[in-house]
Amino acid sequence: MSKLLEVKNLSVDYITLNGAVRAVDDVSFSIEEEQSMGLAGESGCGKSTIAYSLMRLHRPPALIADGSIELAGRDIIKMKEEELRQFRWEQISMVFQSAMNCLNPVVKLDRQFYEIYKNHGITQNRHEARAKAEELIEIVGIPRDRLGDYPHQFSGGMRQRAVIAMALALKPKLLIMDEPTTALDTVVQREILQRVYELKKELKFSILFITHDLSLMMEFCDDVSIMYAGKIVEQAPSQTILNHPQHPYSYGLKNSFPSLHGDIEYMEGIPGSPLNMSKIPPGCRFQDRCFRAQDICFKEVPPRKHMGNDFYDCHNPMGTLTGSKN
Ligand SMILES: Nc1ncnc2c1ncn2[C@@H]1O[C@H](COP(=O)(O)OP(=O)(O)OP(=O)(O)O)[C@@H](O)[C@H]1O
Repeated sequence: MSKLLEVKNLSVDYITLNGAVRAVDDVSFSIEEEQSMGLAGESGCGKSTIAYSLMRLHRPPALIADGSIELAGRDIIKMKEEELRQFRWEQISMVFQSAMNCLNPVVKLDRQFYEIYKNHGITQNRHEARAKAEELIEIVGIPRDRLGDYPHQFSGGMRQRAVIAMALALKPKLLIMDEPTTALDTVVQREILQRVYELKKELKFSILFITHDLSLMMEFCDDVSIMYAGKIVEQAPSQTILNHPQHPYSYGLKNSFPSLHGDIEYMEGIPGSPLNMSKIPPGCRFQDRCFRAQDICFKEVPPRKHMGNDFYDCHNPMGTLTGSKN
């Protein structure tokens, strides 16, 4: 398999009245063709900022300060707006947080699909567009005969399925899902994600799945990147993060969620609150909340330790202490 997405040294600032706040700081990662990667971390760590930057949908006060984002060998940051309009949705598409509110409530679903196909030069023929849309909505679990309905006639789960079908309408190579199912109950959440992953196999696209729910992520993703305060602090296959996380933050995050088998006795949570991004201390960003912090953690930025494609940034990693709660 070859690399589909390669993000190198991406930094994104928010320009505020008090100066620039670096919300994403020198982040690098890649996603292979047909692979799914999860991006996890507490609220405010920069996950959505990365997602919007990948689509180049970030708006002021956000500013990409540095780095490159290559999808299928083309740098998204350098693209002209017109080129980008084609590229977006055809090559890379996104299901946003609370996406089900993105549907136009007063336009029937078939019309919304028709606009997508028309605007991207796929077809101007309404029958052809309808046939394509029928096939897609059926794949995500909406009966064909609901295509003529208005979105307000759908349940939350159906609206979310419709939005996912739209994101896949132009057969993109990469689907970004930013907390795609958070507003739905757990059973519907899993059902929809299972469908998306079946589709991924059928249509052969890659997924970047963003959530703060690590147990859901580990169930669905091949690899996981853990973000803390604008940085990726650990990256490894899901099973490694589940059984042997090295960064104490990954360990804490993992133990903040019930296990896949619903065993809640080891749930611990992480003390303290996320870092104020305008007050980054010297040394490790996780120092104040870390139960393994040593003197050096307050003085020196932790070096990156690589193990093949995996890495973590920590002075005093978990080593073999972690065990598995599963
Ligand atoms: N418009 C803005 N102006 C200034 N700072 C912002 C703005 N939007 C986001 N930020 C800051 O950027 C940082 C990253 O935010 P982002 O929304 O990317 O995090 P997130 O991990 O996606 O959080 P969540 O899970 O809550 O969506 C946060 O510290 C946030 O306060």
